[in-house]
Amino acid sequence: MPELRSGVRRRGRAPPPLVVDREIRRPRTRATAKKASDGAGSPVAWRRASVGKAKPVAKGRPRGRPSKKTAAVARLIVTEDEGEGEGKVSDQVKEVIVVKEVETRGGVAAVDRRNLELLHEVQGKMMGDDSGGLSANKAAGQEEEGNTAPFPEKVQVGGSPVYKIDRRLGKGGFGQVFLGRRVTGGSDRAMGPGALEVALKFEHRNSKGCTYGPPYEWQVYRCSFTALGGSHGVPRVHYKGRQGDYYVMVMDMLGPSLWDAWNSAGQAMSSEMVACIAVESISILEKVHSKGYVHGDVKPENFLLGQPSTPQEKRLFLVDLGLATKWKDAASGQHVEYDQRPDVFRGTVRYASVHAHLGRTASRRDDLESLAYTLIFLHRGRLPWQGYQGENKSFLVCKKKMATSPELLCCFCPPPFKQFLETVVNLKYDEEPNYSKLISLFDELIGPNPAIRPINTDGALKVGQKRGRLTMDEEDDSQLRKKIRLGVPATQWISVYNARPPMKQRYHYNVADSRLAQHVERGNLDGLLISCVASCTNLWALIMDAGTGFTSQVYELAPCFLHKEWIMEQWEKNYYISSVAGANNGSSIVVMSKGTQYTQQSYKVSEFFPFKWISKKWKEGFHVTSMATAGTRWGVVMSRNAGFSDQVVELDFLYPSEGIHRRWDNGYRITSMAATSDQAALILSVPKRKLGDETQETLRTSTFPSAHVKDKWAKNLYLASVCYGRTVS
Ligand SMILES: Nc1ncnc2c1ncn2[C@@H]1O[C@H](COP(=O)(O)OP(=O)(O)OP(=O)(O)O)[C@@H](O)[C@H]1O
Repeated sequence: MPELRSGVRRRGRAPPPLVVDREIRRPRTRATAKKASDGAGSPVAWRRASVGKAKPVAKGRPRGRPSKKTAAVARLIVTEDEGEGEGKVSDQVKEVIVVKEVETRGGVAAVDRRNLELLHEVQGKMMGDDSGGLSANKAAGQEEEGNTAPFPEKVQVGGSPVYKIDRRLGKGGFGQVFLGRRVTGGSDRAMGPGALEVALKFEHRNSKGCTYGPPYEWQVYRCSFTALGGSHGVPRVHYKGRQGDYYVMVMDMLGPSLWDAWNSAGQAMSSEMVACIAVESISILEKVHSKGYVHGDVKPENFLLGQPSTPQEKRLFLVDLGLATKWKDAASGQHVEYDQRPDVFRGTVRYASVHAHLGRTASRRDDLESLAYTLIFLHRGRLPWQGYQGENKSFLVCKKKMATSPELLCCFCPPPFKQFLETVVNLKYDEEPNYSKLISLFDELIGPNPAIRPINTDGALKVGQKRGRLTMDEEDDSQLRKKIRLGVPATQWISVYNARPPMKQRYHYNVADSRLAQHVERGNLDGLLISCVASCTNLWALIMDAGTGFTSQVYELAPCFLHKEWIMEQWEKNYYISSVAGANNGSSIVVMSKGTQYTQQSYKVSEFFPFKWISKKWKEGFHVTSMATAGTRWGVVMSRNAGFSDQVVELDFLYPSEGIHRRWDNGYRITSMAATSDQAALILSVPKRKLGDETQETLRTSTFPSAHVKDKWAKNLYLASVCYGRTVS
């Protein structure tokens, strides 16, 4: 059974089409060098920045390996370029962790292959947000519409009565739902297997959801809901089967969706109505979650009321389990393993959780975050991220979601909305939501008499009976809990320290272009080579070590990001890129070294974090070995034979604290990082050779962490990587 999200390198799946912006691959031979430079995608798209100021400070001067004698010199040598005045502000120390033990990786997501494929199909298909919030998977259905066979006039599947197809009730990405009128057999009840009217959900056998047979949604119903005789808030499926070209599911006929009701109510619902929806929908989600599933596409269109003029008319139902995924492994009972694949998006852009935007494995918190946006939308009538269009819409919407504080988002809503939002966005990946407490937040907004509430809250009342059991301890715990997402966005230095045997290390920061060469030369004379470069406000930071293992090194400061011709020249001389940095003004430093273990190298410059390219390269045996940003652009270098057995990405609009901790627990260590003013990306890898001391620590500081570095040195922790950009304080 394939893994849904465990591990990192996805094998056995064709990568999505890649538009290569700029990719240069280290040619194996001189003959192939020409070919590579002429190859599709690289030189054509590659725009060289103005070279008017091209003034390589030092170039092509290989350095020898530092002598043992020099390396033995005390390592506390610090030079600070024009930085002394600025280093005084008290730095905020964050994220210190010492990891000594490596745990083996835990449970694996047990997900059906069709589910996996389905998720892959929908990835990256983000739809027009002003459409009312279409699911990512709707794109597929709309493309396919022209190919579908005509619908039959009558349906009889899986021993059902015969139904005559009437008007269309709705249409989604995979399916179309019709009213079916019973023409034979059955009873006269409004709902149930013999009902006169049913909803018939059709999916064409060639639709993307049916690649491996019946729709995946059937399995979710079969496994969790129908088998248990239906579930609170989820419509019953009475029959299913294939007729002609269609898979048909016979379900209880329901009424209008919350989207319809919101439109009928003048595109804004009263706080009492939304509070009733809140308590009932939280209890429905609790039920869905209790079956081990995350719904994955919570939005107004997927909540349906019962049929008008029936006893069900004020009841709420959640439909469309086509994007449901398991949060709990059925066999082991464990939470599925955490992962992040920034190129995978599922759900509906408008209501998706930030974690879903960032491609993190879905868990219970994501449904609740989508529900928070749904409730605020129903009450306010609009969400601040509506209206974005274009290819990078999901990026912009996610950025806006992160930038909109709960205060601002809920400024026109009663206080429970903000409390609900704050609670759910701060849930940890595998944390069990306190559904009773979430429901109780809305108590004050709903009328005391359940009989006259606009929405039937029976289900929530049942959950509410448990509310009395909330103890003070529980309340206190939740207040003391560390917040996952909230925090003030900040632009900071992120520095990473690794445990190493004693060695000489030196750092410089606030280095102007004109002073770079003298620092490098002095370092070289002292037996040091560059291990890391970074940039902040167009000034450079430089880390030089006696323990790089490189035998010689060249570097170039160029006015462009990155200087392809020079890199190609050095590749020809068997140098490999060992570190890169880019400045906001577009200039860059590329450091290339001999003595690395790399056998082939490739790099890409891209306007967005190039996860698709990275995952394609992973499949070819490359791993990310250095990264940089210049303004909003990313430069990623990948090498073959990098000494890693596995690699993952953590990408966030704030700082991926939770992800880093989870990866650390699973044996990954940060090996590269870079940040723009919007996003920080960290690459974490599992080394092939087990490290003697696996301690790794990170700091986030408002100024260059000069004092901290010295503290770390005293503990034999050395700067391994440093960058400046988006974090959270
Ligand atoms: N049981 C039902 N009774 C009445 N109408 C229904 C029922 N189930 C679905 N519908 C209508 O059909 C629409 C599409 O259904 P559904 O969301 O299940 O399809 P889908 O193809 O899976 O959609 P999506 O693209 O959101 O994944 C719903 O929004 C709703 O309007």
